[in-house]
Order: sequence, then structure tokens, then C-alpha cells
Amino acid sequence: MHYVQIHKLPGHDDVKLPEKMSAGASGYDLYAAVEEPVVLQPGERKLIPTGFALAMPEGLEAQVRPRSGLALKHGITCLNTPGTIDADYRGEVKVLLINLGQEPFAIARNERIAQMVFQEVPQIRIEQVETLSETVRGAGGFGHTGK
Ligand SMILES: O=c1ccn([C@H]2C[C@H](O)[C@@H](COP(=O)(O)OP(=O)(O)OP(=O)(O)O)O2)c(=O)[nH]1
Ligand SMILES: [Mg+2]
Repeated sequence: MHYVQIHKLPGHDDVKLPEKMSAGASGYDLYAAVEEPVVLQPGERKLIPTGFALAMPEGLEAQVRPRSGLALKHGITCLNTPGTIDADYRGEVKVLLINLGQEPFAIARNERIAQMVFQEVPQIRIEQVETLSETVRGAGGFGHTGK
């Protein structure tokens, strides 16, 4: 079990905190903390506030991911998906949405705009070396095994 602290930012008492919509959900849905409805024109991107900040232990991260329903129905997605919330970040969690659809899309306060998935981050030490181990694949990539 990992313990994550969440802090509601001032002026957002009415905004819902991240919420799992089913017991087995991976993601906590994120609610928009916009003061007034925000409209994303086709092709436009905007940073949407959520009204909360987090403190999680080192070794965890949170990923901000799109909601597939918004993507399918409206072309709304996260431009930088998956967004990375670092364990040491104490600022407001924000969601960078982009409208890849054909119609303007309005976001009202307390609408669910994305989801947040917590992940363990392995502790890594990177070591510089002169040669790398050989593999069958070698340097082949980017489709070299065929279509
Ligand atoms: O979708 C996102 C992505 C990032 N962040 C916040 C939390 C994260 O810890 C911080 C930095 O994000 P990132 O490392 O992706 O951005 P950067 O461009 O590398 O900025 P920095 O130099 O601040 O790390 O911004 C969000 O609130 N939402
Ligand atoms: Mg960074």
C-alpha cells in the first residue's frame, strides 16, 4: 500500500477530488477546476486546473491520461500523454488538453476531463560503458522486422 496525500487548493472547496468510478478502475478521474466554462476550439490546447496538489513518496509517479470517451466522441485528448506528475511536485496538478475534433468543446467546472494513474518508478543507476552487450536485434528498429 502506498500513501498519497492530497491538498485542496484555496477557492476549490466545491471541486471534486480525483475519484475512481469503479472499484477496479486503474485511474482516478480528474475534475476541471475552471472558474468559468472554457472552450477549446478545434486544434486549440489549454492547461486546465484541477484545484489540488499532491505529495507522494519517492518511488511513485502519477500519470495524467486521456479519457477514451472524450477522445472518441469529441477528439479531446491530453497533448503530453501520459503527463508526468513527479513525486516531488507540490504545485497544482494540471491537464494539458487539446481538441483534435472538428467542433468547439466546452469544459465546465467539475466535469471529468482526464484520469490519473499511479505507478511505481524503479530506482535506477545509469552507468556509462564503452561497449554494450550483443543481441539478435542489434540496432534494428523502427519496423525492421516488417510491416
Ligand atoms: O500533465 C502534466 C504534466 C506535468 N505537470 C506538472 C507536474 C510535474 O511534476 C511538472 C513537470 O512536468 P514535466 O517534467 O513533464 O515538464 P517539464 O517541461 O520537464 O518541466 P520541469 O522542467 O518543471 O520538469 O509539471 C502537470 O501538472 N500535469
Ligand atoms: Mg521535467
